[in-house]
Amino acid sequence: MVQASVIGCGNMGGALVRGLSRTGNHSVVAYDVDPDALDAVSGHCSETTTDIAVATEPEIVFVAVKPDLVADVVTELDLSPEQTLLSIAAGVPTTALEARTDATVVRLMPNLAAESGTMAAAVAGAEISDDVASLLEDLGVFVEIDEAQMDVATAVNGSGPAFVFYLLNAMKWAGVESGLRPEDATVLAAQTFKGAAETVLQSDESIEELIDAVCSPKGTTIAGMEVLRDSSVEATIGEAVAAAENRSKELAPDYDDE
Ligand SMILES: NC(=O)C1=CN([C@@H]2O[C@H](COP(=O)(O)OP(=O)(O)OC[C@H]3O[C@@H](n4cnc5c(N)ncnc54)[C@H](OP(=O)(O)O)[C@@H]3O)[C@@H](O)[C@H]2O)C=CC1
Ligand SMILES: O=C(O)[C@@H]1CCC=N1
Repeated sequence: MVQASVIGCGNMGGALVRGLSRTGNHSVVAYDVDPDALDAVSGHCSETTTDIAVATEPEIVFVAVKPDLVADVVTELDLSPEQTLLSIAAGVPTTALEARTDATVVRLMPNLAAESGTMAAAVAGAEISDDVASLLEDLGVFVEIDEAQMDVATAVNGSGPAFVFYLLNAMKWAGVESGLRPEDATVLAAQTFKGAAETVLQSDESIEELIDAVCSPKGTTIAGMEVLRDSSVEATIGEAVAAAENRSKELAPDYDDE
């Protein structure tokens, strides 16, 4: 059992708390300055606390506050070199946090699916210990990348769920417009995204080959794919990823002189 804490239990920190506690494999302490945020996770962790000394006891400390607060929060934490600090703040470089703590610093870009154990995460910074790997594997899947790639990873897998929700919603409402009940359209669209994602992860075929496999000759899918290929959807998705990546880069300059 790994001892961990989460400092900042809002949308993402709360998902981490619930995801880490889900398996029962770990002891998780939740800390926040907002009592409502702590209430929301109180049934999903070993302990909630408003005492920062308690939150900094575990060997692994996740800091899940907003990027503009993370440097000040980390400065206030009394952590030792034996501890690992995982920062999930978009745009905030590892070096800025290493200058403010004695703990080993790992930069993590998780996503909201941590709550259900299906997170896609990118990590950079210090080498990943077995205990950190054990926590991340219970939350989902992680890849180790160069820190220079963190801004684009933030766009693809950190912001990515919002982009996918948007596309899924468009598919759902197209179904509703043509007569499906909203609850049925939600299930059909969501399960289709889930199944398509699982197929990509499990298949040896390329995504283009998988598209071809759905396209029966002279069938329905070809008719729809022609519309997509003639549209600017692919370029627009690229622009959305680039905008999120650029925003992540914009968050960094405050720390450039560290
Ligand atoms: N949302 C997401 O899907 C993802 C977010 N992230 C990163 O996660 C971080 C948090 O984002 P998000 O969860 O969306 O933000 P939220 O605002 O939902 O959560 C932040 C929480 O931290 C609390 N907080 C503020 N100050 C402190 C403090 N000094 N000590 C402890 N807790 C504090 C906030 O309380 P209060 O509301 O009272 O200020 C709030 O409950 C950001 O750095 C973001 O870049 C990364 C990946 C995905
Ligand atoms: O929107 C944000 O800034 C955070 C980081 C990635 C996802 N949410």
